[in-house]
Amino acid sequence: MTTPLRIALAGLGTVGSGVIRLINENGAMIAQRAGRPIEISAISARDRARDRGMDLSPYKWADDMNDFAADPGVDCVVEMIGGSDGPALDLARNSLKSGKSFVTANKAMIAHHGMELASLAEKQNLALKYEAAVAGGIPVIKGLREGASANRIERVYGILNGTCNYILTTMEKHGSDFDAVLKDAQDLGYAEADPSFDIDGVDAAHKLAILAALSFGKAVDFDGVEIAGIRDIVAADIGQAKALGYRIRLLGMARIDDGKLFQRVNPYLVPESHPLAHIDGSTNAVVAEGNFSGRLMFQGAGAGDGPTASAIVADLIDIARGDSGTVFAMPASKMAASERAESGNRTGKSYIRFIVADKPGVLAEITAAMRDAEVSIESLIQTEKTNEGSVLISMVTHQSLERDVIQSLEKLSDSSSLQGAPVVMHLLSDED
Ligand SMILES: NC(=O)C1=CN([C@@H]2O[C@H](COP(=O)(O)OP(=O)(O)OC[C@H]3O[C@@H](n4cnc5c(N)ncnc54)[C@H](O)[C@@H]3O)[C@@H](O)[C@H]2O)C=CC1
Ligand SMILES: N[C@@H](CC=O)C(=O)O
Ligand code: NA
Repeated sequence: MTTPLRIALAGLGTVGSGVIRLINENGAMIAQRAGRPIEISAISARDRARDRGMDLSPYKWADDMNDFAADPGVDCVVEMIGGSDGPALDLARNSLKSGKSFVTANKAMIAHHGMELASLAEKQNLALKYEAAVAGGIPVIKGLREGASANRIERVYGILNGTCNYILTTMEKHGSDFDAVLKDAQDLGYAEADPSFDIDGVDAAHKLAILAALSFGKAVDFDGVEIAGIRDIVAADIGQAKALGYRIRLLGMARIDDGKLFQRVNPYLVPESHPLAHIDGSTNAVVAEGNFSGRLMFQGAGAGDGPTASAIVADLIDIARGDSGTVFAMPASKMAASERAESGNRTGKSYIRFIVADKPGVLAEITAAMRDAEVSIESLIQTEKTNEGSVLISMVTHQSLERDVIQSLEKLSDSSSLQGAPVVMHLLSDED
């Protein structure tokens, strides 16, 4: 009789419930593939009484999930609570210190504490796995940690947040209102408990920092990610981008620039000819460029119960098969901190959109600020009246230093003509 891998589940929301459903439905096949069964031995969540639409009576309930760490009947703890610190981090530390392997869907925790937890796991040759944390069901952690591990990765980028992609593409296709689509994304289980993490780009930044560490062998550096989200994007921006032959996508972008680490999350104008322009809904896509593999693109469902559960249970199968040890693509002790590259030194075209008071001279004021900062305008796409009687002005710059674009906007920061901060998006090119 083979010994099962005995797991304890912390968190029974979208992801936790999905894991139970998957193990119940595919358990027999998984046992064959893993060489032994995966057995749920204990569960815990905040609210025991909540109806989760499934029978939880076969599983031992723990009011305090930290009991898992000391439970001799548990081999591996699975964390599906969320939050970079607090109970999730305590559980991770306690479990690893108690010799349990650990699986998590928590990108915030890995982005902030991944190096500490990886060292803790590696010192004891325990597994710490987080496939669900990046791009949901897409096996991108496995792809980079194992499949592409012979390559020097030149850059890694992609669509890393299902909620934002769902919002942008629904607005694009149906002209829907931002807040209504966000509500749909929440109802569908895509959004984080605090959806500002999604729409302000923080969730994508968590994932990007993890991908960069895996790809470049540098310590995870979440604080080094420049972050902008999609909160200020309006339907007119999507329309203007379309008129230019682009689609707006929130991208995470990481690369090594002259030996320094560049990491950015920002809405980009993606050319319609680029595969990322055709990634719709909550789908995620990650592109990694290896020096021998060439361009690899991983695509699939980035959020939701089924895809995320699929990633968690794949990690459990690996653990049942005996995979442990290196958490990223090289031992954590060898992953040095990287210097950060300055985005101001980068060159490219930018889309800039202003909302201004409808009065004479405003356009001249904007173009003068850009001229003074040596940013030349390739096209002034359109000016149109908003419902509030203001005017929306959008333009695309010629190739410019990003520092100069920022300087031009700083020159306008005290202008009484501007209503709100301008929106800046980069046009994606091969040089990004
Ligand atoms: N929903 C999705 O599509 C994806 C979610 N994730 C990650 O998975 C994790 C869980 O996400 P969801 O299942 O969507 O969240 P959820 O909000 O649906 O479920 C969270 C669960 O954790 C429990 N919980 C929260 N705080 C707790 C505490 N202090 N003590 C005990 N239990 C607590 C709640 O009772 C609930 O059962 C998060 O880290 C999230 O970022 C990762 C990939 C995709
Ligand atoms: N909130 C996240 C869920 C998966 O990580 C997203 O929308 O992508
Ligand atoms: Na994944």
